[in-house]
Amino acid sequence: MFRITKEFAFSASHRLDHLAQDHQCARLHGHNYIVQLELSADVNELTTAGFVRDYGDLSDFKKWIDAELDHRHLNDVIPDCNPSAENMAMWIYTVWSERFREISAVRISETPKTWAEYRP
Ligand SMILES: Nc1nc2c(c(=O)[nH]1)N=C([C@H](O)[C@H](O)COP(=O)(O)OP(=O)(O)OP(=O)(O)O)CN2
Ligand SMILES: [Zn+2]
Repeated sequence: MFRITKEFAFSASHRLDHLAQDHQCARLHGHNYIVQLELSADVNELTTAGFVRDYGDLSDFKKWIDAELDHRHLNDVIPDCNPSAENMAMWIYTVWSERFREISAVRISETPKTWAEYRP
């Protein structure tokens, strides 16, 4: 089994619901997010070039991040969803695994110390 990852970045604001009123994340704030897409394939599924998938094929994902998420307010962007890192990772997986069937996990970092991963 091979696993490859490519990393993307965007900046956005959010506010988390369903937290105690005095929780810092219940207030409007922002992060410099990092998104990692992980793609997997078996040995016999590699392309003739030896790729799980050409990293360059993910340029449309970068365009989507720039157009849909960068410098946006995530509570307005993701329908009916509290934009925690966990929920965002699952949402991105759901939207993009239809396009790239090799996607096996999505990881989101909100701060230099935190990572959330969705891996169905
Ligand atoms: N499991 C989760 N916990 C938290 C999330 C989340 O998405 N999933 N989100 C937040 C906040 O949005 C934000 O990420 C703050 O995180 P936190 O690490 O608590 O913030 P700090 O950088 O201020 O933490 P330090 O203690 O200063 O390192 C909160 N929790
Ligand atoms: Zn936050």
